[in-house]
Amino acid sequence: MECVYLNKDIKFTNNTAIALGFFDGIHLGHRNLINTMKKKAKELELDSCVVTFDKHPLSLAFNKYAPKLISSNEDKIKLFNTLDINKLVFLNFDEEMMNTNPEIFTKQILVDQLKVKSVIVGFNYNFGHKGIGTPDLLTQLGKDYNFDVTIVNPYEVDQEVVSSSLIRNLITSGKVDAVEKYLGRKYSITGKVIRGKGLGRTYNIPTANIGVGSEHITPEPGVYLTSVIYKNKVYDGLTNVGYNPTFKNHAFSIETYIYDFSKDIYGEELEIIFVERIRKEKKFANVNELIHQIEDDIALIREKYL
Ligand SMILES: Cc1cc2nc3c(=O)[nH]c(=O)nc-3n(C[C@H](O)[C@H](O)[C@H](O)COP(=O)(O)O)c2cc1C
Ligand SMILES: Nc1ncnc2c1ncn2[C@@H]1O[C@H](COP(=O)(O)OP(=O)(O)OP(=O)(O)O)[C@@H](O)[C@H]1O
Repeated sequence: MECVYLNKDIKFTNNTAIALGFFDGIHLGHRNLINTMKKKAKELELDSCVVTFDKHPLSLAFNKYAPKLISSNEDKIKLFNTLDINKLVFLNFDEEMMNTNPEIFTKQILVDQLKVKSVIVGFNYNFGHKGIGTPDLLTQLGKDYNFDVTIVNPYEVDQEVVSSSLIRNLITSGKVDAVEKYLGRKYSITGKVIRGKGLGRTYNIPTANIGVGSEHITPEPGVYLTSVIYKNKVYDGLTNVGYNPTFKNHAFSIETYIYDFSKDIYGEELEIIFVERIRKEKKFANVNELIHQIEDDIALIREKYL
């Protein structure tokens, strides 16, 4: 797969079939749409292509309404790489893009630069200035500019339309065990191990804290059963997400006790896969009570699951 950050000088040589959207998470609805696009590409002998933005459109004009994201651009590149498509195109979402009307977007970017012959979008796709472009308008523009348009019906699981927002709501309400049936995999966060306060080590419960960008979604504070991927090996983990309320003014952290593991991994990359929430985060009267609770959590999980 070729990854293209589009600028005005780039013009494709091959004709393309294009799936359009933001694709946060690359959930089962997205995968279904991308399969439709790949079939079209094959049938019409076109390059298969996903076109998305480098940042969420709301982050430019209405940052406070912009959602925290399930996948970073890096995650997206990794995931699309497994889907056997020819090209992933990131459009730079800037002021100019935000103010481009749907017809100009279609003509200048899709037709002239990306040489589109087939566009595939979902039933609820919006595009162009203030999102005024609809699938019906795209169909009309397709007649004017000679490309076909496929509008994909809502993809549902258990009578629920799969969407990035639905999955984000499950994550932020701690229901991580319900994510997989919509996302097609468990929810995970990848980050580098950073230094915490080092308190865990002093009472013999070492934990790996991972650093996560502020634009990334995180689960509701609590203690989670997790799987930890370190250097392609899977370990069991118990992860605390939150503000460690037993301590005053503790910063938000994601820290994991890794079972049967004792390496120094500061600076190294971990993927934390969230399996299920075990309990909410609690404020304890003193550190001793906290330590007892964490020791009980660790023992209970070993007994019940490992
Ligand atoms: C399994 C587990 C459960 C935890 N539960 C809580 C909790 O309920 N309340 C709390 O204040 N801190 C909780 N913590 C966080 C501890 O306060 C934290 O490990 C300790 O402050 C060390 O922090 P540090 O990484 O900044 O050194 C938990 C940690 C782990 C590993
Ligand atoms: N369940 C679905 N069924 C069919 N098409 C979908 C589905 N979910 C998304 N799409 C389509 O996939 C493309 C990318 O989706 P996009 O990320 O923009 O929407 P989304 O998953 O509904 O996210 P959000 O919940 O943030 O609106 C769009 O063309 C969209 O219409």
